[in-house]
Amino acid sequence: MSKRRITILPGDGIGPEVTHEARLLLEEIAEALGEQWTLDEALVGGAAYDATGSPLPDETVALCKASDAVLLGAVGGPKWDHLPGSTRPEAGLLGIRKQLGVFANLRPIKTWPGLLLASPLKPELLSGVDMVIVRELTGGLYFGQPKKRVEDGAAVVDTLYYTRGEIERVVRQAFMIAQGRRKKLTSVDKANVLESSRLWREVVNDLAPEYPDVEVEHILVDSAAMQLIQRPNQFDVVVTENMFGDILSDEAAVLTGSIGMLPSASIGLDGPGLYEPVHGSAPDITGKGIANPLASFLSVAMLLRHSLHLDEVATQVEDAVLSVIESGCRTRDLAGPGEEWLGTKEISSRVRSDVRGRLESYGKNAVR
Ligand SMILES: NC(=O)C1=CN([C@@H]2O[C@H](COP(=O)(O)OP(=O)(O)OC[C@H]3O[C@@H](n4cnc5c(N)ncnc54)[C@H](O)[C@@H]3O)[C@@H](O)[C@H]2O)C=CC1
Ligand SMILES: CC(C)CC(=O)C(=O)O
Ligand SMILES: [Mg+2]
Repeated sequence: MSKRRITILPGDGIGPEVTHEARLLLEEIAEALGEQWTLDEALVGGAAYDATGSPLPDETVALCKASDAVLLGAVGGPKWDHLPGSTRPEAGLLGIRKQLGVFANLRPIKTWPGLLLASPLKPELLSGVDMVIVRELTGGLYFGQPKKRVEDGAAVVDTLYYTRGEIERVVRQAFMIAQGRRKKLTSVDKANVLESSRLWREVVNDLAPEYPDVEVEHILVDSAAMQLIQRPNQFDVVVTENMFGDILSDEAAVLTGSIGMLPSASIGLDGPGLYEPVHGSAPDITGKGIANPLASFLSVAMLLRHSLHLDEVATQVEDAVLSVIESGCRTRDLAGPGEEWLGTKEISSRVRSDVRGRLESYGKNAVR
C-alpha cells in the first residue's frame, strides 16, 4: 500500500473554506484507491502570524519539505495589511515557494464550453482557448534585495534581480512543456525598457536551438496584455518573469469565466510540488459559503498528476469538474443574472460524488 504524505496549508480568508473541500476530495480518492494517505495541516500567512508571530513558522517548512506535495489555500487580508513587509501573510507564501525551490509556476488557462457566457468577452473569441502560463516564481521583483524605504521614508526601492541560471531553468521548463503541446512558446518581457528583460530574451534565444521543434516568439508585456483579450487563441505556452506572470494570469482568468476556476502547480527540480488556486483570500466573500472551490479541485488534479503520478485519477477529477459544469451547476461567481447557483459545499459535494462514481466504475487496479 502506498503511503503518501500531503501537507495542506489552508491560510486565510476563503483559503480554509476551499482547502476543506479539497481535503474531502483527497480523502475520497485515497479511499477509492484503497490507500491510506497522511493529510497534515499547518499554519501559513495571517493565521500563522496570529498564532506564532511568524507568517511561516519553521514547523510548517519542515512538514512541507517532508511531504510528497503541498496544497495551499490563500493568504492575506485587511487584518494584516498594516504589518511590515517581512511579517505580512504574503511573506509566508513567498517564503514557502522559496524554501521549496518551486521556481516554475504552471497556470493552465482553458476555456470551458459551458462557461463561455460566464466571461464578459465574446464567446467566439473564447472557444478553444488552451494555454499555459509558465511564471518564474522564486526570483525577480518579489524577492530582489534591497527592498525598502530610503531617504527617511521619502523614497523607496524594490529590486528586480535575476541570474542567468534562474532564467534558464524556467525557460527550459517552458520549452519542454511546449514540446508536449502545440510547440509554440511565447516569451513575454519588457526588453525595450528593462535590462532584466534583455537578459531574459537573450536566454530564450540562446536556448531555442536546443528545442528546434518549438516555434519561439517574443512579445512585450503591454502588448501581451492586449493580445490575451484580443486573440487568446494564438497562445500555447507563455513564459514570463514573476510579476508579469502574476498579473497576466489574473487577466487570463477572465477568459475562463472566473478566477475561481484557475489552478496552479509550482514545481522545482526535485522535492514536493506546491499546488494552489490562482486566486487570493477573497475577503469580500469570506465566511459566506459562496467561494468557488473548483480552482482548488483542479489544483488537486495537478497535484495528483505532477507529484503523485496518478495521471488517470487526475483526469477523472478534471472530467468530473467538466461534467458538473456541463450539467449546468454554477457557483455565484459563474452565474449570470437570475441564474441559480450553488454554495461552496453543494458544488463540492456534486463534484466529489461524480469523482466517486468514476473511480468506482474505473476499478481499483486500473487507476494506479
Ligand atoms: N495566492 C495567494 O495567497 C494570494 C493572495 N492574495 C491576497 O488576497 C487578498 C485579496 O486580494 P484580491 O486582490 O482581492 O484578490 P482575490 O483573488 O482574493 O479576489 C479578487 C476577486 O475575485 C473573487 N474571487 C477570488 N477567488 C474566488 C473564488 N474562489 N470564488 C469566487 N470568487 C472569488 C473575490 O471575491 C474578489 O472579488 C490580499 O490580501 C492579497 O494579498 C492575492 C492573490 C493571491
Ligand atoms: C503574494 C502574491 C505574490 C500572490 C499572488 O498574487 C500570486 O501568486 O498570484
Ligand atoms: Mg496573483
